[in-house]
Amino acid sequence: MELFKRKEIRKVIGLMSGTSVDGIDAALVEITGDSNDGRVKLLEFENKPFPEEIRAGIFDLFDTGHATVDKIGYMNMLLGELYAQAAVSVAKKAGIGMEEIGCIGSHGQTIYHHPQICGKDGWPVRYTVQIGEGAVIANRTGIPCVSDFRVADMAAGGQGAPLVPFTEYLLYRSSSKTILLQNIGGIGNITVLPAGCNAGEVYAFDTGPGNMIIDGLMSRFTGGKKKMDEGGCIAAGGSIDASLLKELCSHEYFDERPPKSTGRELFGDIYINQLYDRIQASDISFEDAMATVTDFTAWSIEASYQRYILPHHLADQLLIGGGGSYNRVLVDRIRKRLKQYKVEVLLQEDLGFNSDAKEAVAFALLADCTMQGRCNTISSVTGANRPVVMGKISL
Ligand SMILES: Nc1ncnc2c1ncn2[C@@H]1O[C@H](COP(=O)(O)OP(=O)(O)OP(=O)(O)O)[C@@H](O)[C@H]1O
Ligand SMILES: CC(=O)N[C@H]1[C@@H]2OC[C@@H](O2)[C@@H](O)[C@@H]1O[C@H](C)C(=O)O
Repeated sequence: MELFKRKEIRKVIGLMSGTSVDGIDAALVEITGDSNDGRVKLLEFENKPFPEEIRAGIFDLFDTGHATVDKIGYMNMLLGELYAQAAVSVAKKAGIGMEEIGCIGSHGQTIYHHPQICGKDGWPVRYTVQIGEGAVIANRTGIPCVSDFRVADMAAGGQGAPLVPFTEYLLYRSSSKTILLQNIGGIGNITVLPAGCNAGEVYAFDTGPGNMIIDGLMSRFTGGKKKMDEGGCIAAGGSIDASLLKELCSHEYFDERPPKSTGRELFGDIYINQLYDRIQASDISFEDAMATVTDFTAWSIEASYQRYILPHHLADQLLIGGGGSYNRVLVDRIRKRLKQYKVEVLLQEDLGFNSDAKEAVAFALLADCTMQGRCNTISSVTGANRPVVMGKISL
């Protein structure tokens, strides 16, 4: 099925705002030839931080007690406006007119993700909610917009996440090396590209919290003044509290086998508030707490490798992307923990890629597939019963 006639060279904009709610990433890419052969060039990238009141409004929607229908409806349209502005702005920065853009792929903002089958009222369903209205983006920019990707995979029995591995398979696979791609955003997720793999051999899953707990504790300890541990500076001044670390590592999510995905529902405010109370009650210092939760993220990556990957594949390289790659202490802890397995740890930048742009580039590529009516999922990754064409097109 071909929905739109494919031009040989297409300029596409990808938009992403992730679980850390730091802002909107916009990537303008040029795709040449078949979207399945991976010729993608990043022309421009821009990050637009969310205005503080909008960030707070999004956080409000993570709390199911506060997320009323009127607030969700309002934020859906408002985010559509902000995404449209981000698309226009990245094209302007690149010096490219909107009329040259073939389509926009917009992930939207996840406000709820429930990948497990839930049997409420006897109906076995999974559900996931991404907002940021595609119709608004298409209307303001005059460009077709593909949005709301995840539900199509869920409709086919999948987790609706992670979706980026499809594009990682296209862009990073190697005939001689087994490569692991570790994204450290709010949540951490890993993709395994075995040497010489075909698409059906790729697997991926969420490793657990990425920066979510680091950011959450920073915010609690500083009364909201600091939203992240920049460069890992606070963690660098502390020591790991072994007993707290052991408790954190006992969370049942880490015992679940892939395919699996997670989000703020497990590691969001409720979790962070309980953890903060526990830290305060046991007199663990700010610095030691930060060192411990930073190592916890590194541990979750090591445990994911040791439990679910190593039995099947010996990895040659782990490539780290996402905002967590700027936390030097975190990267250092991951390097130390993976040394025993002889896995080379590199950053996206070491290979000439942009750590921040990766997910936005992925949604440009996914949208390009949608516009051609091509399947853009790997069902072995999400656990779906078949690959599907994800995304809804607003013309
Ligand atoms: N200079 C820095 N030092 C330390 N941490 C940083 C730095 N820059 C970004 N980060 C961390 O990265 C986070 C943002 O990462 P990213 O944009 O990859 O997440 P996301 O895309 O929102 O999340 P996800 O991939 O889970 O959807 C910030 O919230 C912060 O914790
Ligand atoms: C439901 C949801 O938004 N999940 C995100 C989140 O952030 C990281 C991880 O958890 C991953 O599963 C996913 O995002 C990326 C873009 C993905 O689907 O590959």
